[in-house]
Amino acid sequence: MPPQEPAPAANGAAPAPAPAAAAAAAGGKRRKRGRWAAAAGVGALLVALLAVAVSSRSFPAASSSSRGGDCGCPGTRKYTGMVEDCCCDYETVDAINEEVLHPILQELVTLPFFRYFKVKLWCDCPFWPDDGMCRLRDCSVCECPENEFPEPFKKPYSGLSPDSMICQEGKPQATVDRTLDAKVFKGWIETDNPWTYDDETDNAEMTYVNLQLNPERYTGYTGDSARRIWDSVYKENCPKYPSEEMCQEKKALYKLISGLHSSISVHIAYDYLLDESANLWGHNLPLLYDRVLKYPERVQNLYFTYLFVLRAVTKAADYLEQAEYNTGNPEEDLKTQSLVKQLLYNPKLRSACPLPFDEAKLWQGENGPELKQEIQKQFRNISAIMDCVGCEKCRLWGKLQVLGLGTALKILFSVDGENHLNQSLQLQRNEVIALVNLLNRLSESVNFVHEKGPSIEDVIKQQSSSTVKPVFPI
Ligand SMILES: Cc1cc2nc3c(=O)[nH]c(=O)nc-3n(C[C@H](O)[C@H](O)[C@H](O)COP(=O)(O)OP(=O)(O)OC[C@H]3O[C@@H](n4cnc5c(N)ncnc54)[C@H](O)[C@@H]3O)c2cc1C
Repeated sequence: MPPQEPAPAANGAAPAPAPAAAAAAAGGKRRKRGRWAAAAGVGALLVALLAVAVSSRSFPAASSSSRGGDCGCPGTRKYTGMVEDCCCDYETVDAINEEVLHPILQELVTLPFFRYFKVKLWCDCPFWPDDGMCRLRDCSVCECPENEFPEPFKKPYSGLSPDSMICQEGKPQATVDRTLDAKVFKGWIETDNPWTYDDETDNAEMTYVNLQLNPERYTGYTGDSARRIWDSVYKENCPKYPSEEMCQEKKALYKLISGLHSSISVHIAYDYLLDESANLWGHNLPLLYDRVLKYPERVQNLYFTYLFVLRAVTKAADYLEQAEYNTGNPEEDLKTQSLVKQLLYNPKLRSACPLPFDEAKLWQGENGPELKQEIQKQFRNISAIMDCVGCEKCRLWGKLQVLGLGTALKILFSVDGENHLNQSLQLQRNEVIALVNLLNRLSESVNFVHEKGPSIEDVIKQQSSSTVKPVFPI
């Protein structure tokens, strides 16, 4: 079902501040194979200096007293209590994210297994002509040369290694019973995800991208093209704004999309081109406020999405623990395995937030199965719309994160409950890469919102009590 033409947005956020100068037009060249340096060393240093200067000039560091309000009294957090429809509160999410998940994820995504993503970047939009509106070279994706990505990634997984037969010395009775292992260890097979549109089978159009070289950040993709994508995505999940009568399941899908949208906006604000002529990158706090913080619902949906994806990861713990993280770099692969275990079985996480989201509450009504089919179809359409994103780098991250969400939905809703999970769950390598990278992106967003939110709100409060319009120092 193709999405319809977009309607005007009902609650438009303020547009982003215009960059200082016109950019070299590199947008709209979807098939271009450019390789761009992420940021020059000097530029990065300036960005860091500016970021520190900006935050110390007008935004006090997020300390317990600044979070407590003007008088320094504790306990005036804006977001408190249970995250709606989840089983974990804001305070706990912030604490476990900061102490446990964020550090583990940050390291995990730099390792070879998680840094290469297989993607078809130049797919044609099935709904309307490509109208790439990207103005910056940062819109282009830097792809990996053939010899860079891990050798084992080039071959499909083909069962247990020949070594395991040699070691049995031909005696079948000496064979360790691998029934459980064989069931749990699915390897990295080609398997369909009913929640996503892409044909996941390997083919010549797929290319590997080093995600570390292609950070999600400001690209200059904006205007009608970007607006049309978001409007179409929300329209798939009609009506755009959830109402009281909307069933829980549709509300959950809306919140997942809105939470992802918030996270993308947070990343744009986190890594923004402040001065194009000087190639100066840094935080754009007014943008963070205008697009996300000003709308509490968007912050709530970000936390919801984070907990939803976290639940999927922990639910698939047994599977993920035993999966193969082989990239041909023994040292780094061992580290990957160890970090995955730390992520899945962290005692602090398990005791503070044992069930981040309770998926068993969904699809309980008498028309549950039909509803699931309907929502699955809607999500597949959303996944297809990602091929229409007119900026290569945005498309890369859009596709990765929608696949990550589709993988979370598959883990939570495409198997028959907890007990049978290991028997029927099959994930592709790319799905696992997408899932973990999505969780990392959400974790970064939660971290940044938690860190900057209270001080930005303080500035807004102080400035709005005077007659002067709030002024941000960027
Ligand atoms: C898949 C995808 C990936 C993108 N990735 C990047 C990127 O990496 N870098 C980059 O610079 N740009 C990216 N963009 C563009 C970016 O998201 C914005 O569309 C663009 O910056 C213009 O912003 P805007 O202020 O017009 O509002 P938009 O973010 O385009 O929002 C459009 C409308 O949606 C509603 N809305 C906004 N946020 C939410 C929310 N959280 N929940 C519910 N409703 C909401 C509001 O009504 C708003 O007016 C991407 C766009 C898409 C579709």
